[in-house]
Amino acid sequence: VMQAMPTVRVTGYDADAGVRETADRLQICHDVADSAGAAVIDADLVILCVPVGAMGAVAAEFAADLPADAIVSDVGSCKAEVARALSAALPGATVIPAHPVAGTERSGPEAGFATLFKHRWCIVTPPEGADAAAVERVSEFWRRLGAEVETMAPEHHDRVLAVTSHLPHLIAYTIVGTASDLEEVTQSEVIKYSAGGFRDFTRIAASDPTMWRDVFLTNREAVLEMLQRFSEDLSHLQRAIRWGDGDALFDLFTRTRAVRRSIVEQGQDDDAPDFGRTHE
Ligand SMILES: NC(=O)C1=CN([C@@H]2O[C@H](COP(=O)(O)OP(=O)(O)OC[C@H]3O[C@@H](n4cnc5c(N)ncnc54)[C@H](O)[C@@H]3O)[C@@H](O)[C@H]2O)C=CC1
Ligand SMILES: O=C(O)C(=O)Cc1ccc(O)cc1
Repeated sequence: VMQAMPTVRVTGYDADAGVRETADRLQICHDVADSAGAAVIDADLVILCVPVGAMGAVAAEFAADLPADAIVSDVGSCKAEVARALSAALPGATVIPAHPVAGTERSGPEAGFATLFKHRWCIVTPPEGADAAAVERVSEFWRRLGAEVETMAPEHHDRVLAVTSHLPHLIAYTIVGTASDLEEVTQSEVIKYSAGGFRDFTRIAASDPTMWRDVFLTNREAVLEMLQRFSEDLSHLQRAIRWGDGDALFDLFTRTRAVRRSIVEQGQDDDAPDFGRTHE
């Protein structure tokens, strides 16, 4: 933010004193406040960057100090429930939730980098009847960081991200857990022979436990719905393997290869140096 918007004064706050110290040392912000209230006292825009399960409590902590004309936004990975928690904690405030769809398996202040949001999507999910000027200010904030902005209803966001992000993380957590529980395959064999497939899953499964616990508990309904569909499809594949139905396997794998190709054509190839971008 300090690089992209040099005239903006940035104040940060984190409940963890160690994180505040690191943020100060890395000069991520101009000032590091020592309470949530002190951090928002002169703010035009407040962006909450805490696990989704903590959003409501953090908002309640600074509610009394929030300027009447400030805009409150966040970066949470799921939106409908976060929007409810923020509005409940901040009655009368202008709340415009958002989700920059960009990140890595790493967390903490040292995991950030200036180009993180460049050519990535940021999904803004304004509540019904939201102030258009406020939506535009939040959108413009993300555009200045290099993101492309899309607006979406929060419930739709949560269903889309359940299948594109949350379920893949759940699958990665499962398979890495399954492999590490095997009695006849040693831990060192799992590491030694982790060819492409498993290795990619271990990166995702190294993501922050608090963050992802909160995502699954908060986006519960959409995740359970996608998980239901996923397990039906998995059973279908299981049956194809059991009955030697090669055509069923071949047809699915042909269809999925086409999905990958269309992602790569759009410049969203994860393996390309500029991975996951909205376009080249
Ligand atoms: N890591 C990623 O790739 C992405 C994360 N997100 C979302 O961003 C949010 C933050 O995630 P990260 O920055 O990755 O996590 P992080 O772990 O780097 O930062 C979260 C911070 O919140 C602080 N915190 C927790 N409870 C607090 C409280 N009550 N008051 C003040 N501070 C508190 C923690 O001390 C921690 O420093 C989450 O909601 C996550 O879903 C969104 C897009 C990508
Ligand atoms: O590390 C990865 O591959 C990610 O998927 C990062 C990520 C995690 C959570 C989000 O809400 C958005 C992006």
